[in-house]
Parts: sequence; C-alpha cells; structure tokens
Amino acid sequence: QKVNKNGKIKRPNQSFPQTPLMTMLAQTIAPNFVQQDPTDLFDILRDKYPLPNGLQSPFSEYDYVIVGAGSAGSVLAARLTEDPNVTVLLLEAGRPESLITDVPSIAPYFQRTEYTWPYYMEKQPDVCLGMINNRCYWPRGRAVGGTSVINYMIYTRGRPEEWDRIAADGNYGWSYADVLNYYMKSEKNNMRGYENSPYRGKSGELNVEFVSFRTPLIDAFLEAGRILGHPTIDYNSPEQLGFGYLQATVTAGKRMSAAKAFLHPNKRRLNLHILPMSTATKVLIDPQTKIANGVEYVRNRLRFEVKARREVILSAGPIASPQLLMLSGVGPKKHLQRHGIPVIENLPVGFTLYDHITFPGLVFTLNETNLSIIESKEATLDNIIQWLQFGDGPVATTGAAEGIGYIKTPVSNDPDNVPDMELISIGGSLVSDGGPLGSKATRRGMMINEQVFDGAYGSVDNTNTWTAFPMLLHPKSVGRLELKNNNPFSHPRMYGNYLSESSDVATFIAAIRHIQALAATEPFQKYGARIHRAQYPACRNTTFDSDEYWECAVRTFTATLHHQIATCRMGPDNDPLAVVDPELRVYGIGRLRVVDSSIIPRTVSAHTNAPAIMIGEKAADMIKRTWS
Ligand SMILES: Cc1cc2nc3c(=O)[nH]c(=O)nc-3n(C[C@H](O)[C@H](O)[C@H](O)COP(=O)(O)OP(=O)(O)OC[C@H]3O[C@@H](n4cnc5c(N)ncnc54)[C@H](O)[C@@H]3O)c2cc1C
Repeated sequence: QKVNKNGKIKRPNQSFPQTPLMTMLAQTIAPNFVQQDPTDLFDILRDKYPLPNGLQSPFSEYDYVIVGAGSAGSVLAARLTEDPNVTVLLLEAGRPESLITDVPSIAPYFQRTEYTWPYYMEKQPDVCLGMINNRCYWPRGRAVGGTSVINYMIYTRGRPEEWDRIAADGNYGWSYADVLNYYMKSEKNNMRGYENSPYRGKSGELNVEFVSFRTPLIDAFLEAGRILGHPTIDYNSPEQLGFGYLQATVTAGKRMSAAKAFLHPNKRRLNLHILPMSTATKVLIDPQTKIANGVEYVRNRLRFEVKARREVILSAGPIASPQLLMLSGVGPKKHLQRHGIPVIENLPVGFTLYDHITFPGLVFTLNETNLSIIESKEATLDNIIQWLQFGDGPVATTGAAEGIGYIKTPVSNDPDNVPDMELISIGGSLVSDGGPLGSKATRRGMMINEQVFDGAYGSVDNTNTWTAFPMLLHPKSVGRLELKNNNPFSHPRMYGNYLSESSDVATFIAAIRHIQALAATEPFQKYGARIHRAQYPACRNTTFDSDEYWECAVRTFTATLHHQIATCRMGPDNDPLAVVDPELRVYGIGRLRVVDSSIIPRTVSAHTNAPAIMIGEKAADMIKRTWS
C-alpha cells in the first residue's frame, strides 16, 4: 500500500486488496514486529511489550484474538492467559503508556496527544455553542491501557438498583450482586477506613486509593453536603446516597491504568502476545457459516491477517467496536448497503448511544488566596520532585477532582433511591490553569472556544475559585452512531442528541440550584464564595440566574465526561435494540463477542472505567466456561 506524508495508508474508499506477496513479505520482515518506531523520541519513557521469548513475529493463529488493549481488553487478556495452554493475541492501535501519562495532575493534557483518538460529535445546532466550531470533542484513549491511560482516574461502580434493572430486562448474570463480585475481584482497596468493608476487594490488581493531595475546598463540600442532608460516606457502597472523598485508580500517587494493573505484570507470559501500534481493520467472518475466524489488521503500514481458533473478541471501546462490526458486515442492513459493505447480519449496531454530559461553567470566586489549586503556582520543581519521590503533593491530584456527591433532585420521578445527578467537587475550576503562563489544558481539552471563554471568565482567570461539575446520570435523550464510509481509518459519525428531552434540561437546572445552595452554606461562605456572573454570547437576551439563563449556559458549555455506552447494546433476544446477548455474543454470528463499555445497555451512575474493567473480568469467566 502507498503511504501519505503523515505516515497514513493512502487507500481507496473500498477495503484494500490483499496481495499474497505483500502478506508474505510482511510476515518475514521480523524487524517490523520487534522494532519500535525509530522516530519516537519518547520511546525511552514508555513501557515496552516485546513478544515473549525473543519471538520475532506473532503466530498466524491463536485461540483468542482480542482487539483493543483498553480497560476491558487488558483484564480480559490477562485472565484468559492464566491458563498456560491458552494463547491470546492482543491487538492495540496505540502505543504503551509512559512516565508522563503516570502524572495524575496533567490528565487534562492527554485529550489532545498521540494517546488520543480525536473524535468529534456531529454538529447539533442547540448545544456545544461555546465550543470551537460549535462541536463537542469526544476524545478516547489510544494506548496500551486504552482510555484508562488518559482518563481522570475516578473510580465509581453504579448503584445497585441500576444493575438490578439491567438484569431485570433479561440480562441474566448482571444483577448488582453478580457485578459486585467482579468489581471486588479486580480491586485492591488501599483506602484507610474501608479495610473491613464487605464491598471492597482486597487482593485484586487494580489499586484504588484516596487522592493524597486535597485542598480545604473538599472539606467545605462534604460539610456543606452534611448541612443539606447528604451524609459523608463511601459513595461506592450500596447502602445509601451521599458525598465522599474521591476514590481513584492510582497507586502511590501515580496513575493505575488497566495496562499497569493487568498487562505489565503479565507481559512475560509465553502465551500472551501484545502488539501495540497494530490497528484492526476488519473481523474476518465466513459469510456462509457466519462464524468469525480471524482479524485483518495493519501494522507498520502493512496488512496482516491472524486466525482465531476459538473466538474473536472486540474490546475496541464504544466507538471503534461498533465501527469494526459494521465494517465487517454486521450492522443495520440498509446503512451497510449504502456504504457498499456486504451484509452478513442485520443488527441495530449503533442505534443506542447514551453519554454523561456536564456543565463545567458554574464558577464560584473565593475571597482567600491559597485555597484552590492554581497550576502556575503548583508547577514547581519542588512539587515535581516530591511527587517523583513520594507520590504526593499537588502533582498527585487527579486533574483537581476531589470529591463526589450523588443527589436526587426534586424533578426526578424515579421510584427508586437512584440519583439523577452526580456532583464532582473540584479544588478549583476551569480558570485554575489559566493566566499568562498557564497551560489552559482543561478548557483546551474540551475544545472550548477561547473567545467565548475569555468573554465569560477572563476577569477571574487564574484566581481562587471553586466549582462542582453536575453530571447528568440518566439522560432521556438518546444518540446514535453511524459509519461515515467504509474506510476503517475514517471516524464514524456520532450524534449525541444532547438535551433533546426537556426533562434533561430541568434536571441540570435543579442540580445547578443545589450547587448554589451548597455554596450558600457556612463552610463555603467563610471563604466568601460568590457566583461568577459569566456572560455568554448566546445568552445575552437572558437574565442572569434565571432558569432560561442556565439552560442557555448549559447549551453553551455542553461538555461530555466521555462515558459513551450502549452502541453494541446487550439485551435478551426479544430486545429489538440488542446487538449482543447477556454473554456478550454477537447475535447471529458465531465465535464473536464484544467485551467493553459499548455493551452497557442502560445508563448507570458511574464513570465507565471501573464498569469496563468489571465487564472484562466477567467476560473472561463466561468465555472460560464456554470452552471448559
Ligand atoms: C478524557 C476522559 C476522561 C475520563 N475520565 C474517567 C474517569 O475519571 N473515571 C472513569 O471511570 N472513566 C473515565 N473515562 C471513561 C473511561 O475511561 C472509559 O469509558 C473506559 O476506559 C472505556 O473502556 P473500554 O474498554 O470500553 O475502551 P477503551 O479503554 O477506550 O479501550 C479501547 C481500546 O481499543 C483500541 N482500539 C480502538 N480501535 C482499534 C482498532 N481498530 N485496532 C486496535 N485497537 C483499537 C483503542 O486504542 C483503545 O486502546 C474518561 C474518558 C475520557 C476520554
């Protein structure tokens, strides 16, 4: 194949032709597999995943081929290869993580780096008005470790009622009691005070810790919560709703990605072959038998095929897994035909897409200095050395997120004790990394329009502030994912369809009122907390602090917290929107499963890293059972 100047394969709009000579040649040039990219200046800082035992190239056949070494794929590969007689190839498009991605406080930086798939939501006229080109940015992780290498490390599991509802829909094996076992299996709880909790795992590989550095603002948040009736609790315990200190996937102050937990310790297993920088382009499915038997992938600009004796498993995440299914002929018939893809199975791939959105613009100014995190003050050599040596200090903060509170707003009509909003207390706000020397990484990571930002927050940039991000847990609005074309290197079209239901807007406004009430309590008032009167171009005709103003504000800074789910929705066989069954097998196709956050069928009150890891754990047991 020809290669363009960016190192990307130039390919026509149809799948590229297989030339046997090319494949043979590729498979005999061993350095293509063992050599890292020689132009990669940061290679020295990265983890390495050579093939074990000095192997120069991968086998042509494995028991399992897993696509995507992300949160789910990493744990799945590790568990399947516990049996030394089982072989696994783990294909990953991204590179291994590095010393830099270990630094929790710079999490916002990674939303626009080589570790990111730079996806955008399709333009929606009434949201994301304050973003560059009025479009919301949907970055995903592209790394060994997947999105857990670029995320904010927040550890949450979802409420019992939510998982029980998923099970009640006909998804056997997915009740809260079932999933709790798998959450606990992965977890190594390192949080003082929770040692004897019956809900915390002790001997897993995934370290969960409190963040070692906190500002006084988190104690104000928790105290304000108690005043308004929210107890301070372990918010991941099933008993009640409340507020708590942030629980994070970190180990001694450093990021604990899924790769660090599950792949790094097992990289010398002879039966686990991990191939970074290898992009799957298609699942090979026999159109007659409808059985998946391998994967086509591209590495070092060359095309390869690998066979799977038992199963192919897609763990490429909520955007790439449905895309790969559709490219392979599994998806909505008419849609595939429109793109010239031969249809093997007609399934509603991409028909359901939920996301968790937030409004990051509710900023409270404070009248004391040295309260909140201000990047330009914290970025000192002393602090960096402190973190390198001891894993604490301001560099250990997970992007300044410090606490979480679950609330059920007055507009909720949920009959159960299920929250409709999560509040994330920040030891600062969107303005904390501004100023002349500031990185502005948070606003840039969200692709906020700088002019709109400066107009709204310029007067308080780089000052002491507090905010809580309200995260809409159970949106009624449903999005959709489609192919743009049949080129595996194109990004799909993603429609968030945000705030298209009025109840979603009402829930946001109710949450904003609740955050205002928290800020009005004594713990915040002793710091002189005052709401900042941000002015947005689109909201000029509204009165500040009216419901109309807040709706407009939310539609201006409509930011995703990156929890897209349900694009390969799990469901029983009578669910017209289901793509996989409760054992994650793709309907109508043999030996093909999807194992990642794309299968979560309904919204849960959780950031989706821990759920994805839980899904990988659970899938490993289901797969082992199938083949035992
Ligand atoms: C900026 C950001 C912040 C977040 N913060 C949090 C947080 O604080 N807490 C939390 O719980 N969740 C958070 N999330 C969400 C969470 O991290 C993800 O939902 C979760 O990691 C998804 O796991 P997954 O296994 O479904 O997919 P991923 O972890 O995304 O893994 C998919 C993998 O497949 C690879 N891949 C894709 N296509 C191909 C292909 N064709 N060939 C080979 N490999 C391929 C990708 O490169 C990736 O490594 C955040 C997400 C983002 C983007």
